[in-house]
Amino acid sequence: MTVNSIGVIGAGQMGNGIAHVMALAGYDVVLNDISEEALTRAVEIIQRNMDRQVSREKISAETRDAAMARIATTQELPQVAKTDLIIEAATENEGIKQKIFDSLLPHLAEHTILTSNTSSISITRLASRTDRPEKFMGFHFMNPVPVMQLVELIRGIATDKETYETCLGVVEKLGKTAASAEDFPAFIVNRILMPMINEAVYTLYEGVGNVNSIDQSMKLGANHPMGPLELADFIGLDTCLAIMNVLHDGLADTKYRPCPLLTKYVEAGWLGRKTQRGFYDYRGETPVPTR
Ligand SMILES: CC(=O)CC(=O)SCCNC(=O)CCNC(=O)[C@H](O)C(C)(C)COP(=O)(O)OP(=O)(O)OC[C@H]1O[C@@H](n2cnc3c(N)ncnc32)[C@H](O)[C@@H]1OP(=O)(O)O
Ligand SMILES: NC(=O)C1=CN([C@@H]2O[C@H](COP(=O)(O)OP(=O)(O)OC[C@H]3O[C@@H](n4cnc5c(N)ncnc54)[C@H](OP(=O)(O)O)[C@@H]3O)[C@@H](O)[C@H]2O)C=CC1
Repeated sequence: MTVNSIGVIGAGQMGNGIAHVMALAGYDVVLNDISEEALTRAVEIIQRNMDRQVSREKISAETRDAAMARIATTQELPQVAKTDLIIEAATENEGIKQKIFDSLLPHLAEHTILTSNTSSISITRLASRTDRPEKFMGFHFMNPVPVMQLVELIRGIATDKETYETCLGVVEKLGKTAASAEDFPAFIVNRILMPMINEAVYTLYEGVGNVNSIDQSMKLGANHPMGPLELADFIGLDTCLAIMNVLHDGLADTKYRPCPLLTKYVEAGWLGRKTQRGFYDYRGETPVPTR
């Protein structure tokens, strides 16, 4: 199937990155969010990130302008429904995602492929509640989307070959690399990454190290580009906790229990960079550890 237009639902950090790379690859993009403010902010961020790409001579000013012109925004879900491929990138909460798919269904074009950028939730379960489980799959980008090379492609039990091949073709057009993952909780990247982040929070909780020493240890001692607590703040602590809960519930193994300190940060609304406070406080000029 030929894909010309992409619908992106949720204009947070992932949604704006997905819209960015899709528009640069030549797709017409319809970006949706419930919040007008989120849409305005997303377009500003995309513009800023493309401006930086122009200033570093990664793309030309003409390419940027053409890509920006291909991005439309809307708060109306039915306007997304006629695109060829929809990528749902709203908050990591099954109830929210479920409601979005329920609202989309009556308006969908027959040929439209539905996908979710979920970090962890069962693709088979999300698909089973739609009218097209064979045209449904996981399309999982990594953060920051314009920079990270990988996209995990996850087939639900019913996903057909054409849907998979169409999504693979889109990944290739983006110049990214696809990894195929089976549909089990948190797939590949987060099955491995998130327990490490959770363990870093336990290390902090138990006083084995403080925020600085834990992050420095993993940056300088294991050559990770970001320390695990810095990375958790970057991903969003609400998202990290949601993924740990999916692993814990889905695999029924206590080794995945979320650290109580992670829960406490989320309960405080300290979600990381997006709320300006998490394991670091970002409100000043340089990030300051909160423990
Ligand atoms: C939770 C999930 O479901 C799955 C996930 O996504 S897990 C998270 C996966 N992501 C990671 O692990 C990221 C780990 N961190 C890194 O790789 C790096 O720190 C980083 C790429 C984010 C930044 O790299 P850096 O060298 O420290 O910074 P910097 O030199 O400023 O940036 C490198 C490039 O990325 C670009 N960049 C950085 N952050 C960006 C952002 N948020 N959006 C767009 N571009 C960005 C910069 O413009 C720069 O581009 P050029 O090469 O053209 O100059
Ligand atoms: N953060 C990461 O590193 C990664 C995240 N993901 C996944 O991507 C998805 C989005 O994550 P991320 O971008 O970080 O989250 P954010 O919190 O940055 O953004 C989520 C956006 O979705 C919006 N939203 C909530 N409900 C709806 C709805 N009903 N309709 C439309 N938009 C809605 C939110 O609006 P409001 O703020 O008003 O609630 C917000 O703007 C999640 O499934 C996450 O697991 C995947 C890979 C990496």
